[in-house]
Amino acid sequence: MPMTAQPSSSHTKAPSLKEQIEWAALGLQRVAQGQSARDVVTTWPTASPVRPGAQALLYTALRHWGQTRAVIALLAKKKPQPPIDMFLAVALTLLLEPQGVSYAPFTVVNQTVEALRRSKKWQAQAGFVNACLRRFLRERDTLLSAIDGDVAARTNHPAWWVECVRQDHPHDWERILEASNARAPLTLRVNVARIDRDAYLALLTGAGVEAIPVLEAGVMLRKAVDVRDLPGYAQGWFSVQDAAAQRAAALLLGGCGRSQQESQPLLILDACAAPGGKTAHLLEWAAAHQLHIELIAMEVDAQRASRIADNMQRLGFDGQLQVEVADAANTGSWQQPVLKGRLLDAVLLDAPCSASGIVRRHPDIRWLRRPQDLDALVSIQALILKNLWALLKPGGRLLYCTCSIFHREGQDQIRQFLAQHADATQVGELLQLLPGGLEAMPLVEDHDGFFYGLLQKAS
Ligand SMILES: C[S@@+](CC[C@H](N)C(=O)[O-])C[C@H]1O[C@@H](n2cnc3c(N)ncnc32)[C@H](O)[C@@H]1O
Repeated sequence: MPMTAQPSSSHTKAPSLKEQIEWAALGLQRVAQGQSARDVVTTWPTASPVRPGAQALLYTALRHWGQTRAVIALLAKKKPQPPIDMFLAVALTLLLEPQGVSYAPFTVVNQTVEALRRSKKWQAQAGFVNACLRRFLRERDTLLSAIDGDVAARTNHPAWWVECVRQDHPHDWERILEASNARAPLTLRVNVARIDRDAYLALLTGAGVEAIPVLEAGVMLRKAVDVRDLPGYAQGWFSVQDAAAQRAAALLLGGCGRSQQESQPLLILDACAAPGGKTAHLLEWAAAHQLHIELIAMEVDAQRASRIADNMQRLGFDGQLQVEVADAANTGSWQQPVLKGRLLDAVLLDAPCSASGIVRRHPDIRWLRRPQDLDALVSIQALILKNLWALLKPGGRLLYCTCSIFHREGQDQIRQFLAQHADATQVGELLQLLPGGLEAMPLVEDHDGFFYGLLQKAS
């Protein structure tokens, strides 16, 4: 990856807008080079006062990147060199964003120009950027109507992505894209092995945090806060988890207890487990429902697998599961050492996917993915599903899920699997949840896009 300029900061006084613009523009450049926004932000100094504002600005710029790119193409005869194009994109975001912190347009222009003048490398371009932004302010309506026919500009998603959403959701595609550009609520899952959900809600109310109960163990906050400031963070009383993802534990374990013999725990594999959100939920759900389980959490990426252990420690589940770094698709390499001749009672397969259901939380995903990534993901999902199926006991259950709204990764995947496996039956309906709770009967008032398909093996 090419070296990219790092933002500069004095750190001694309140952050100025020009610093935030500079950080966000250089961050956007790194996303353009293929890095995730989260990774970019992780490299910024945690203690810097510039960081929160710059992060919000980077994420907002990603939500406007279709529109700002199209406007830049109209404003500049020749494509501006990076990172000048990114400074323009960030400044235009500030001029376009209706709900953001509002700065007077002249402040945005001046601060962008000032940000460029801070560096010898960019100062020669300050006049050009100034002229572009001032022209945008003069001709805003004309420029915006000139790009209205450009689908990527209008929806702020790449054209191929829009086409996938339109094909799969012909009636809702525009609302889905709009919801994918909105901000997501902060939802927690209370660790009911530690504290009752209603008792936790009362604690939140006492702390002045407005929240509503969702599903069996969730609470949705009315306003985003720093979760480290909430009651019980260090004690592991909750995890951050969207409501859509909070369906997994009950769907998989809800039907598993009936055949359980007292002495024998159910052997359960969480096959793609890091960072362990659903792993912990399986343990919490089992504890709350007196279900005796033996849980194996598997993850192919060793670094991500270490986060499972960290999370389990915070939540108080240390020593209550086995973490394995292994490739769930390559069952031959771990079946004997991990399962020791046993078959599984249940499998949670939270498969690697496009993440098309959670782009409102990760606005960079749509720009980072390529259409060919989808083909590769669909193939690996099918392979993991097929190979894990062979390790399931007769009568055992497998819950397949993805945080995707693309049918190829959801309903098509399950239908194809059922067509190829005579010993598999579908349990209940396939559940396609849409971002913003746009499905006909929403799970809760707001949640991410998600897919669930529950399968049972013939006895
Ligand atoms: C959707 S995330 C899982 C999220 C997790 N279940 C949770 O709720 O916190 C998918 C995970 O699968 C892992 N993964 C991808 N391919 C895998 C494979 N072949 N075997 C095991 N893990 C895999 C990824 O590294 C990623 O951590």
